[in-house]
Amino acid sequence: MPAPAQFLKFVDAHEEDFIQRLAKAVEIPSVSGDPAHREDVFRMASFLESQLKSYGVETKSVPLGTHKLEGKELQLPPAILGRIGNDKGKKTVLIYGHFDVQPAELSDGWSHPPFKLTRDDATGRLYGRGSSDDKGPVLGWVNVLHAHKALNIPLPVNLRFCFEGMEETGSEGLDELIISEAQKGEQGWFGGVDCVCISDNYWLNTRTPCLTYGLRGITYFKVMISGPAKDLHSGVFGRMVHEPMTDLVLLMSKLVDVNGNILIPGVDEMVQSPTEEERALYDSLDYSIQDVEESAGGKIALATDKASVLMGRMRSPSLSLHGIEGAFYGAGGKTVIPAKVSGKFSIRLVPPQTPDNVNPLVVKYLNAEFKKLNSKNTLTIEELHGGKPWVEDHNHWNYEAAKRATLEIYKQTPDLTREGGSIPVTLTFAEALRVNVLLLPMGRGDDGAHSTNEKLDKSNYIEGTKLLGTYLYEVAAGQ
Ligand SMILES: C[C@H](N)C(=O)N[C@@H](Cc1c[nH]cn1)C(=O)O
Ligand SMILES: [Zn+2]
Ligand SMILES: [Zn+2]
Repeated sequence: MPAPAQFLKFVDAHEEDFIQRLAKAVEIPSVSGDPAHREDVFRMASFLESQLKSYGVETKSVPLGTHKLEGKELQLPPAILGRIGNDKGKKTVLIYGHFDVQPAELSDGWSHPPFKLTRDDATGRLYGRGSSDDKGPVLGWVNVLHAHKALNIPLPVNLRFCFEGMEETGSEGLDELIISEAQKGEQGWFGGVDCVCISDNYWLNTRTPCLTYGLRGITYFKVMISGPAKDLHSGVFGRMVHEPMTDLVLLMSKLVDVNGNILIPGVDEMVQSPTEEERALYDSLDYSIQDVEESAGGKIALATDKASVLMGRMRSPSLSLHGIEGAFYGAGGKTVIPAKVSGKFSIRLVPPQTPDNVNPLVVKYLNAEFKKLNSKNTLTIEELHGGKPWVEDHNHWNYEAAKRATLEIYKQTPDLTREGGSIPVTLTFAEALRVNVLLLPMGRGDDGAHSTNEKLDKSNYIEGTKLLGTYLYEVAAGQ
């Protein structure tokens, strides 16, 4: 059942309103990983809740307790639950999304202030942190509600919402809420849910919409090396003492090689090699080495054939080094020996890997390699956060509905992809509610999520809003 023409027309006619809505959201710097922005994450929760309420959604702001971040005890942002429609004759769809964002500073290399939506009318791009990940898609659902309320047409399905403000920092507290709501059955906020839809990833390229049936998990580590009681003068102490930064760089260099092979014994080995049949699946996707190099902004692909490059992201684990806290990074040439430095790295996980079976291998290896350095400094290992990988059955009516919706809006058959990123609670929804979960992305592969100059193309925002609405009509139409 295609969406009514008046809905599609309304979306086109109200693109300015929808862009203004996105502009308001981008202006709230809801960075979950920075204690200084915690109030902003709360502000963003209130903004979203009021938007939902104004279109007739019954909402509940659920406190999730406290947690420790950067040594500070902080209140976790609330989860925003919502429901609209309770017609037993209709299917019930649960929508998940997140309203927190990754950090962003103009000094990172942004061309425009990251927390101001900047339009480039020549290219149709809407720049700003969170435009694609994940404020644009979340507001896409709000736009669908707005259109139905304004047109006074009933939604084709009952909707339930679960929006969180900690996705970029490990989704703390949300698993427990989902499990406890699921246990309440019909009485809970997720009672009667038939399927889940998440719009929080990206097309593989810039031209072909996709449906996503897998996500990598993640395990995130902070390794701290300390020794001196304070920063030291390298002219005074150089070659007299063990230097924490030297130890850390040596240790981090033992984690991964230049070709992306993970050097921690047992980690890569946990994953089965692909069959020829599986390789062919990756070969059939609309992708090229040029796509990865264009979206990365450099000719740096690890392989020359597209199947290998795609498998690197979709069905292999990867280890990335993210940063060193405590190191000197300012302008000029400060001759300092930093007293305490912390290296941050994460491993993206694929089945059968989980933080539980990978973390002991990482800790054992780090300790053994540090011992080999014979340093008198001290190593401390912290596991910051983690999430399991997820793979879904894409031969399901939920995916069929999304496929028909994509054909209607984009006149294209969507690619079927596995995403290299992680959304920790996806598997929790699948296991706790025992229903099919679909990832239906709005943005393109070159949106630059987590990067500088993150953007969402206006056409993806507007056609994406139509896609989300049309998907609901196709779910209602059934198999
Ligand atoms: C795919 C999703 N939009 C996303 O960006 N997820 C993050 C989740 C995360 C985990 N640790 C920190 N953030 C990601 O994959 O990095
Ligand atoms: Zn996201
Ligand atoms: Zn993200």
